[in-house]
Amino acid sequence: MTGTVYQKYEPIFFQSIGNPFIFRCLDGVLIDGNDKGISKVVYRSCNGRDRLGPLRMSDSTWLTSEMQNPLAVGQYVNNCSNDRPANVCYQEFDVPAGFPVELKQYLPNTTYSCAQQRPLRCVVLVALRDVRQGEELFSNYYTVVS
Ligand SMILES: C[S@@+](CC[C@H](N)C(=O)[O-])C[C@H]1O[C@@H](n2cnc3c(N)ncnc32)[C@H](O)[C@@H]1O
Repeated sequence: MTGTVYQKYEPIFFQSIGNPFIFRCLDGVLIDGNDKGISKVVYRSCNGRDRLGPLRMSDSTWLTSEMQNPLAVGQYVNNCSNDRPANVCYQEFDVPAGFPVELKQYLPNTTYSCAQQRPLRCVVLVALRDVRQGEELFSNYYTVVS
């Protein structure tokens, strides 16, 4: 999932109103992948905040209408049904400390707060079968992990 990463205690109330793009991780971390409205403003702000010299620490091209970043497709995944079974599932992933800094500009996630240094939470899509070009992506929105 693309978007702004919120710790459990960080304020997301206004961003969450009528927002179907919020992904909840197992530990309660929330990722807001909405590319419109206040969610977009917050993401852009965090994306502009975090830099190392000329390098940005996250990608913001997914907020535009042109798809440029193949790592930013999670927000397009629809919910599966009996007729249209899941062809992808989610895997939560914390970006390791040694991740190359020059590659961070391609990660479509940013942290809401920069006060605490935590690994950046990402959620990657894992194909459950071969997925052809142009095929619609489906996951199970209501996966219960026990
Ligand atoms: C995370 S978005 C998925 C991407 C969305 N379809 C889009 O084009 O931006 C979630 C929203 O997509 C729609 N959606 C998801 N699964 C769907 C399905 N199986 N059939 C119809 N609409 C669906 C619902 O409106 C839902 O609130």
